[in-house]
Amino acid sequence: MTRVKKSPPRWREKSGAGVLRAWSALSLGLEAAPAKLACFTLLSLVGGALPVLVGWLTKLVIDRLSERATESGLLALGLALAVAGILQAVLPHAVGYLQAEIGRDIGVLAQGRLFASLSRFTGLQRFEDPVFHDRLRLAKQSGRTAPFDVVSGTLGCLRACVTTGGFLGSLLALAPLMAAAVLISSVPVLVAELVLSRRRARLLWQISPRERREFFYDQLLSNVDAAKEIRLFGIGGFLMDRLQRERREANAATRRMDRRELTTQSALSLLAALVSGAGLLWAVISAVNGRLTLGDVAIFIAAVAGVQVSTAQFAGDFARAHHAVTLFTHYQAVIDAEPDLAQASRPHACDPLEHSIELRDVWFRYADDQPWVLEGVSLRIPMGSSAALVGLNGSGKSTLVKLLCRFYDPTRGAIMWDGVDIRDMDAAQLRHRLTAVFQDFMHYDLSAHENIALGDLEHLGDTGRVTDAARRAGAHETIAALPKGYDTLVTRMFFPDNDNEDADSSSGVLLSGGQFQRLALARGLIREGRDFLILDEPASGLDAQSEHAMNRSLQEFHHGRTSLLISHRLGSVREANRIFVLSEGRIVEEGDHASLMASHGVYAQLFTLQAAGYADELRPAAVTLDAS
Ligand SMILES: Nc1ncnc2c1ncn2[C@@H]1O[C@H](COP(=O)(O)OP(=O)(O)OP(=O)(O)O)[C@@H](O)[C@H]1O
Repeated sequence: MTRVKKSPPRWREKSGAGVLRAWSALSLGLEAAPAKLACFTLLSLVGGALPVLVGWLTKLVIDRLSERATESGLLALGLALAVAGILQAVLPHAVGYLQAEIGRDIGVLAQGRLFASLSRFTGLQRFEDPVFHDRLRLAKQSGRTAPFDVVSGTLGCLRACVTTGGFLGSLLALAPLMAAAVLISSVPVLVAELVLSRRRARLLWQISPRERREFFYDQLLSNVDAAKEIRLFGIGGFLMDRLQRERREANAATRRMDRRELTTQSALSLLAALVSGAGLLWAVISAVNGRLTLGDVAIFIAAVAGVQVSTAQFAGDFARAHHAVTLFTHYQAVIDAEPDLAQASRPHACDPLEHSIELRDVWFRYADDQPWVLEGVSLRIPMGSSAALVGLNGSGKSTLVKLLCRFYDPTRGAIMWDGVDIRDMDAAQLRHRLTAVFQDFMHYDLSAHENIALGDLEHLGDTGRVTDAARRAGAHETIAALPKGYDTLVTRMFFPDNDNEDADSSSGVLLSGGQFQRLALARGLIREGRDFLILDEPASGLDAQSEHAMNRSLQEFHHGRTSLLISHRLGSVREANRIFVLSEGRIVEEGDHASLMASHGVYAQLFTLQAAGYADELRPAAVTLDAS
């Protein structure tokens, strides 16, 4: 079976890619709101022509007034001027409304595309990559704004071209030299805006690690889970200093950019003012000499100002579109990124397990520059048997679980499902055959029912199934006693019905750590009929009585199922058909409880140590009992 080789993400710019990206951004806009965009285009072009029309109408009115023309002609001109003025006043509001509408439509489409593309990353590696996080943050931002900025920037340029063209024509007729001077003075504006926009986009990318760290401290300082330690250890000030340091550093970088913009733009505005001042002087002298009429002077002044304003607008819009296209790189990069796990070109079906799951000489490290976590692990779990994995902290147990769920692929070696390498299977199909409870389980800010049913969405409304899973996990009594039973929100983060201000906020409750762990277990157990059950420390937060009850319930549930249990509490693994002892990434012992105890190895030492801890406490009690 051939596999498509996974390649590193393409973060670098390719030459000519800008035009393609601009087109992608434009097509996203066209797809999201074609009719609104058509209206927006029309209104933008009318908006571009209006200043020229108003300029000419003003000139005609002034000329007629100075010629003392008939009242009816003047009235028509005045009326036209009034209509153009009204349009000029109203258009920006209509354009603004359309702009917001188009922005909203593009936002929804871009967000959907972005998150759909994230689901192509079936593993976890991308989410642990800081560069990817920066890219994703900018992709979310640019996906929402860039397509519209490209569209509106392009239309802005078009509108500015219409205005500039109209006024330049007027200037050419009156003073060709002045037209050339105004045009030439606008070239540096355009170049400067382009350079600045490129720098602005680069700056955003450069400060993104700082902003990510700032976000981290920000979340930490406002997170209820962190609040206990922050208050107890008095580290709020320390964290706030770090938060502010990141902000100050980011601000320093943006300030440098702002200053550069300030000096460049001020110098260019000065140049524009000098050109228009010289033009004004020439126009006044020409009017005094009788070479220009009063109307000519009026249209001249309007034309010089109009050309300068619209070329500056052109430069600004062009820079905005250019900046948006540059930022859109991040959106496009996330959308186009290769899947993080190798994908078989013709995946092998993941059939129900018939024989065994097997790790063959599996080596794994999280990245090339990281140490090995697993160093040649080989183990076999026959179908229908219960296996257990024990080992010290950091020996690689949870890593092995993540490999079994195919969140990562082994660096070397293979994991076989009935003799088929799981890399040759579709990851989603494989996961459909598994169920798992992770050591770092999730707690969803939803109802108790949903917290369990999320384990098997096909049965979201199946109350009986949810209750059964809760019973097996020992969570039923707790949930049933909640104010609204299974419908109780197990969070204080959201009010019921979200936006309903009158909702009774007291109906959301928080559970204890152990109770949340039972919900997580129920979420894993609701996935009935799966071929392989993985439990990574499912009882770490339970009291002794609950753990005992859960062990018994799980033993019943395990019976005849293929399962892997990881636990530091060796009392709960002793019933497993086969126990594997993992030490520093290697399986150092395996066998059932009795044989491992008889071999007096690592397992026996650990078990004896744990048992002795309890026995020491029990002995005096036993003596006391005997004595009585
Ligand atoms: N996402 C990760 N990126 C890099 N290193 C990791 C990652 N997750 C775990 N590690 C490293 O892998 C090693 C094994 O971790 P793992 O969580 O598999 O151990 P464990 O046996 O489950 O430990 P514990 O008993 O404490 O749960 C550790 O040294 C840890 O630092």
